[in-house]
Amino acid sequence: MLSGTGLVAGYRKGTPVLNGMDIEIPAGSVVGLAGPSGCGKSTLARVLSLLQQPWAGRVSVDGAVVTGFRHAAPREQRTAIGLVFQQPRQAVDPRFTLWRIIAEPLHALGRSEELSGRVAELAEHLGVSDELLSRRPHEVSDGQLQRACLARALAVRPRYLVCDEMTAMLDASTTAALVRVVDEQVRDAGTGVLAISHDERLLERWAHRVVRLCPAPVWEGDRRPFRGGPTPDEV
Ligand SMILES: Nc1ncnc2c1ncn2[C@@H]1O[C@H](COP(=O)(O)OP(=O)(O)OP(=O)(O)O)[C@@H](O)[C@H]1O
Repeated sequence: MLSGTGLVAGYRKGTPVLNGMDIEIPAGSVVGLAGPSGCGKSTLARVLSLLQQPWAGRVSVDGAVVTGFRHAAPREQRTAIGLVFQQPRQAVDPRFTLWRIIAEPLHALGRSEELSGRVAELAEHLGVSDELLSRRPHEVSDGQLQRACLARALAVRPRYLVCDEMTAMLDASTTAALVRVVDEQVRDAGTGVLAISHDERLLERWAHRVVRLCPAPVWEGDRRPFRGGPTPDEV
C-alpha cells in the first residue's frame, strides 16, 4: 500500500493546497483521482512520488513511513514509486535519445548489466521501434515520447505508479495502448496505480475506485471549507 495520511502541502506559507489529505493506493489496484484544475492533484502526485516534502502528515510505502523527500528520500522507497507526467517534453533531457531516456533510471542505480536487455524488453512492450530508440525527443511525436516515458517509469519495476494526466495530450489509440500496458502491470506485477485525469469517463472505465478532490475553497464568513481531501461522494 502507498498511502498519504493527513497530508498538508503547498507553496505559499499559510495557504496550503492540500489540507489534511488522506489517500490509500493498494497494491494491484488503480485509484483514480479527479478534480477541477488547481485543486492540488499534481501537488499530491509530487508528494506521493517523494519529490515534494509535505508541510505535515506522512507518506508510507508498504508500511514504512518515508523519512526524507527529494534527494533525501531513501533509495529503496524512491525507486518503489514511478511517475509519469502529462508533458513528456518537459520531463526528459532533450539531448538524450529515447534509448538513453528509458535506460536512465537503471543507469542511475548502477545496474548497467541489465541495461540493454531491459531497454529492449520495455521498448518492445511499449511499441517503441529500434529506429525510434535512436531518435531524440524533437524527432518524435508526443505519443511516441510518452511511450518512452512510461517505459522509463517502469524500468526499475516500481511497486507503485503515479500517472499524472499521462494521456491528456494523446490520441485515443495511444491512450488505449498506454492504459493497457499499465493494466498489465497491475494484473501481472501487482503494481498499485494512482491515475490522475480530467477525463471522468476514462477514470470510470479504468479505475477500481475514483477519489474526487474538492474545488478551490470559497470563503463564506468564518467557515473555511475543507480543501484537498476526498469528497463524501467518493466512489
Ligand atoms: N511551483 C508552484 N509554485 C507556486 N504555486 C504552485 C506551484 N505549483 C502549483 N501551484 C499552485 O498550487 C495549486 C495546485 O496546483 P496543482 O498543479 O497541484 O493543481 P492540479 O489540480 O494538478 O491542476 P491541473 O488540473 O490544472 O493540472 C494551484 O493553485 C497552483 O497555482
